Order: sequence, then C-alpha cells, then structure tokens
Amino acid sequence: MDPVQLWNAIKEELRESISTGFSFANYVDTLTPLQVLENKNNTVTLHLSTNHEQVADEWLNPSSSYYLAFMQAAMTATMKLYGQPTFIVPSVTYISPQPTSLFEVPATDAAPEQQNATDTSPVAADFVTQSILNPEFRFETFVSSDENREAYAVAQAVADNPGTQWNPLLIYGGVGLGKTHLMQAIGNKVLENNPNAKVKFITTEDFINDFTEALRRGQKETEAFKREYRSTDLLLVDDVQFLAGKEKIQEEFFNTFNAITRENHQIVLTSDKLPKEIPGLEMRLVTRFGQGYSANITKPDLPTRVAILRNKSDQENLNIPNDVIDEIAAAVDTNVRDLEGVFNQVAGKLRFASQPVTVDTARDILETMNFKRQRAITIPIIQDTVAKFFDVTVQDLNGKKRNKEIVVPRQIAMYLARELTQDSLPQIGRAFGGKDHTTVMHSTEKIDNAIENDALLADQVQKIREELSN
Ligand SMILES: Nc1ncnc2c1ncn2[C@@H]1O[C@H](COP(=O)(O)OP(=O)(O)OP(=O)(O)O)[C@@H](O)[C@H]1O
Repeated sequence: MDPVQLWNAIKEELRESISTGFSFANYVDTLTPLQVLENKNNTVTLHLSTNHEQVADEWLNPSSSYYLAFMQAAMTATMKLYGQPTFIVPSVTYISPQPTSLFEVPATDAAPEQQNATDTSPVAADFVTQSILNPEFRFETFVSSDENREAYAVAQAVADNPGTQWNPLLIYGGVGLGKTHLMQAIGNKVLENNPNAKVKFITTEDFINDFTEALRRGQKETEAFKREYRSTDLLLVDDVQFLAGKEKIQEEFFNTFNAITRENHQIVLTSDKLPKEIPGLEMRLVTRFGQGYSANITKPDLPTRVAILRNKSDQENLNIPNDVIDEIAAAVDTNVRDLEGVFNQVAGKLRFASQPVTVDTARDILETMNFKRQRAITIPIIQDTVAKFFDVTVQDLNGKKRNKEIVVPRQIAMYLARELTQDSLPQIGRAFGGKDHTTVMHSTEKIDNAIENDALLADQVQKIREELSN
C-alpha cells in the first residue's frame, strides 16, 4: 500500500471532522507519511513523521489528545474504502526539531539559494525518508520452496557477503509473492552481522519524493540528499518498475547506483518484471540492473501454500487444524499476501472470539473475503477425475506405461492441468511422477491439435471439464 496515497485518502476523510484552517494546517498538514506496514494481527501501521514536538505529543498521547479519535475514525473509514476490513494504527515519529516554531508557516516561497547564499555549512538530510525494516521479514520466517528457492539462496549469499559477487541483486515477480520480505531479510541479516552498517530500505516512490523535495528545497539539500543516499552500505529499493518514464529521476538513480557500486557496496532491487520489460526504462539502467543477479519468484503451488500456512500457525502457536489449512490453501491461489489475509482472520477468530475454528468457519471467512468457496481445481483432483473417466488408475497416469489407453488420458490430464491450474510446466511435470517439463509441453500441444481434428476426443475433454467444474 502506498503511504502517500493512503495518507491523502485519510486526510480527505479527516476534512469531514477537523475543520480546515488553523487546526488542520497545524496538526494534520505537518505530518508526513513514511511507510505503511501490514502487521500480523490484521492491523496496518501507518508511520507518519513530524518535525514538531507538540504535534507528535498530540497524536501520541491518547489520554490528552483531542484529535486522535477523529484520526482513528478517518483511518477506519478509509480502510473500508480500500475494501479491507483492517484496523489501522497511526504511529507518529518526532524527527529532529526545525528552527520554526509550531505555528509559524515556514518561508517556503523564498528562493533557497538566496537564503543560503553565504552559508557553506553542510545541511542534514533529515527531510529524506527514514528507513524502517520490518523485524518480521527474516530468512527464518520465509518458507523456501521451488517457486522462490533461487531467490532465497542468492539473497542469503548477498546477506552473508554484501557487495561482492551479486551486485545488484534484483528480485522480480508478481504482487504479494515475498519480494519485499526477502529484500528486508537481507537488510535485517546485514544489520545483525554488523549493527553499524548503513542500511537503507526505501520504495522507489520514496526515492522520487525525496529527490523532488531536495530539488525543491535547493542546492544544499540536494547535496545532502546525494550524501545520504550515496553513503549507504546496503541500499534496498522496492518496486523499481515505478522509475518508468521519469527521465530526471532515472538520471539521479543511475548516479546513485554508480556511486554505491563503485565503493563495492550492495544494492538490492525488486521489480514486478525484468528490467528489459519495463517500458520507458533507459537502456543504461536496464544494463546496470541486469549486471548482477536476477532471481524470479513465482506463485506458490498448493503444497507451498499449505507449508506457509502451517508455518504461520506454528509461529503463532495457534494449532490450526490441518483440514482448515487445506481448505484455505486450496481456495486462495492468488498470492501469499491474500493467503495471509485469510489466515489473519482465522487467527483473530481463534484469539479474540475464543471459538474453535472448523472448515465451516474457514469457508465463511473465505466467502466474506470473496474467495471461491468451492475447492480450487488442483492437479490431484484433475488426475482423479480423468482416471475415473477413462477407467485407469492415478498410478497409471503418473507412471511410465506407453500404451495408448494410458498415454491419451495422461496427456489429457496434463492438458487440463495446464488449462485449469496456475501451476507451471515443471510443477505439472513433477506432479505426474517427476516428468520433464518438455513432456508436459509436448502433451498439451498434442491434445490441442487432437481437439481440432478428433471430435470424439474433443467431446471427452469437454465432459471432463464440466465434471471438474461441478
Ligand atoms: N515464501 C514466503 N514465506 C513466508 N511468508 C511469505 C512468503 N512469501 C510472501 N510472504 C508474506 O506475504 C506477504 C507479502 O509479501 P511481500 O510484501 O514481500 O510481497 P511483494 O512480492 O513484495 O509484493 P508487492 O509487489 O505487492 O510489494 C508478507 O507478509 C510476506 O511476509
């Protein structure tokens, strides 16, 4: 969730309750969004900062705060707009005092160069985003599986020996699949090994905002921005696809990148796609981003989803029954974030409602959260249905027999697995007794052609499809 966007939405809500003018300008507009953290207990923490001690006091003391209740109400209303039944917790950090007193409006209109014309002392970059690592994002809490094994291994190698071989490390893949988790695990590990290391985690949006703000403030602040970023031992930048099409930012990013890697310091990037597929990313950045190691993370298959849920249940000492875990894992095949969302609801029921969680409870939760209540179609279900349809056994489908009575059903089962599940070719191959992905490819092509030319076979495939969807 983007902190700036979220904060803007909350501010819109706040306008309903806090009168615009004096109060709003002093207690709301003086807050800067830093980061949104999604917590385990189905809450979200919005980190805000202020340079004014009095403002921080107002938001941090529930007993004396006048506005906190309004803030809380605005946040809850906003999260509903986001379609999430989530509570949000504000966390306000007070960052070094500014020379202005609380109710003074800073003289932003004066040209910064004029203000500082004779002053040559360096300026602190205290306006840039503060780096906050989520302590939960560690290697120990990450479930390693076929879909992320390579990324997991190289991330560990980078954490143990930053700035050596894999620089930059780029982790890429779809939303909610663990890219940020792995990236921050590197940061946490590096800090564990060397608490004095300068580790900076930011989103690309933070980088853009910080640079824009530095430019707006003037030359000394721009220098301070450069010093701050270029002196990091480990720079972690999330979602570099958002650099797309921003020429001036890309130039600054390029220079930052070069300054850090020249010192043999480490950079880790995440992206939703490979750099060469990011439209509007300059060639020199495409080349730089690809010069270290690029590791892909793909969607977790069913056994991995089960393992992630089991792991979370154990970590939180919840003892969730296996059939409940299977039900959730089968229904939520989008990404790990969604999986965690459902898990948190179940965990909440166990903790706060102190009621046993059954498969029916899980189904209700899944339905409320718009996940299909019926079982997802998985490879074992397809194998079972196809085997019954052709009167062969699942062992035959997974075995090596080459007679036509077995080969055709096996190919049809692979074809349907490709069509009806999210599993990759290698995953399907493995599920059919450890076959190579080329065998799966060959089988799906064969059935594809046969459907065109063989009406009987096309009809059989259609009947199985219908059976599966019932
Ligand atoms: N393999 C895994 N083991 C344990 N937890 C995981 C795993 N993969 C993802 N998660 C959890 O899923 C949630 C989403 O992961 P994360 O924020 O790292 O996704 P992302 O790939 O960075 O997504 P986005 O592109 O939307 O930022 C986090 O709470 C993370 O801890």
